[in-house]
Amino acid sequence: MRSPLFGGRGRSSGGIPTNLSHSGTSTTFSSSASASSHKSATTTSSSCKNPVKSAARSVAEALVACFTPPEQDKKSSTSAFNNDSSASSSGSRKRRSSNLSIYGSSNDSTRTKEPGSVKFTMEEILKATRNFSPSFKIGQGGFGTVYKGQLGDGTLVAVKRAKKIVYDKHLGVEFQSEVQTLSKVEHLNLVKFYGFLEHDDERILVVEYVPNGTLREHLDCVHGNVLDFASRLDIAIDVAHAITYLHMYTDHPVIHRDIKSSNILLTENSRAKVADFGFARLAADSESGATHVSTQVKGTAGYLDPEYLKTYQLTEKSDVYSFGVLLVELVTGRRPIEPKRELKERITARWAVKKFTNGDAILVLDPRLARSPANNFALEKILELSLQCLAPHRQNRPAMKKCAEILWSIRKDYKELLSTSDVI
Ligand SMILES: Nc1ncnc2c1ncn2[C@@H]1O[C@H](COP(=O)(O)OP(=O)(O)OP(=O)(O)O)[C@@H](O)[C@H]1O
Repeated sequence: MRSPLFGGRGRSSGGIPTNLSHSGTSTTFSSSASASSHKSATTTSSSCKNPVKSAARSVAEALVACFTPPEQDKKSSTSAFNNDSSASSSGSRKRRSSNLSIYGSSNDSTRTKEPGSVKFTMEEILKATRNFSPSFKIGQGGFGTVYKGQLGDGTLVAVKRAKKIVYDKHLGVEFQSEVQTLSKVEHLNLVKFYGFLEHDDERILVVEYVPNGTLREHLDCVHGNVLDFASRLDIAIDVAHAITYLHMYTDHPVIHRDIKSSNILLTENSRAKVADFGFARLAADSESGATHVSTQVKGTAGYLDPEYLKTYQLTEKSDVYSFGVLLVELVTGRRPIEPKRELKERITARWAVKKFTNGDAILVLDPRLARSPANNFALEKILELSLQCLAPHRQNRPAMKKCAEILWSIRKDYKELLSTSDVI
């Protein structure tokens, strides 16, 4: 069903570049270069039904079950594991801050430096991660290794330990950037910052642990179940809210610079939290007259704003572009670049927008999702919005706040359609 409000047919597919690779040393390729070809599902069932992945999931679940730090107080460990991170957030943060003040009173290096920014001691970090035990390792990224940990007060955290090479090459500035940025933001849909450690060669960030994996993992069905359309819409809204918050942060707007599905972490209730401010930079202060920040190109191939690539001028609209790529990813389930597909389908956003403008949006819907009136409606509306976000010139892209409003309205209409339809 095509919405009468839609009017997308016959539009130009815009300036989505056919070659999004970038040879700059600072561009990361994590999503694309490692992308295996997307495996189309032939079922609309809510289960991924992939025996290999189911086995992997069982192993992962067994590992998680073994993961509770053995020497912690059982009660606090259990409640921490069972709590949804969003539910426990503010109370736990307050407790954490007050505990840190207590720790800080005994040692200058642990004293709270400024609101929201807390220094940890190496002792605390080692205790939380059991000396960086390999069994506590939960991930590896461009920044370094990520460990799950538990603080003295029971708070579960992700401990991000910078690679030495990262520190040598970039991290002097990068680390300060991440710390400064993280310490100033607090939003339900942003991963919370608990503190940091700078000690000799070590650069460590301690952030909120978000228990349910990345959005990319969910789109790949790594966790077993297919993410339904309603959840994808909720996630898009959560992310739009998080970025709106960053962009509209009154004193110093923040540009995330690396919005992508592997930087979106999900809570147990499938609510999204945007992570990884390693590349974030404070945006230009509009009062100073500057309109952009001119800087080294950073980001992830497939999500990069072509205008930023051309001019090196970074604005909030670069995040809007990446968000447009993310929207396409959410509705198609595909990665932004799929090198193993035939040429015209390799750049997912380009392929999806072309199908949409030709009136064939339905052909790009993630085959794991049902073709219902509500899903078809929301698919078209989301593709229409992503087309705007992907406009080649930034002045033609909507502000992130506008994106959030449009998505709210899509969700409202989607729910109304759902209530008049049996098929989800
Ligand atoms: N706060 C967190 N809570 C739970 N898991 C996390 C958290 N932060 C990171 N992880 C896990 O660690 C992995 C690596 O995260 P990291 O942010 O270092 O790199 P990345 O975003 O995957 O890659 P890149 O460096 O290219 O951005 C994530 O994919 C995720 O599985």
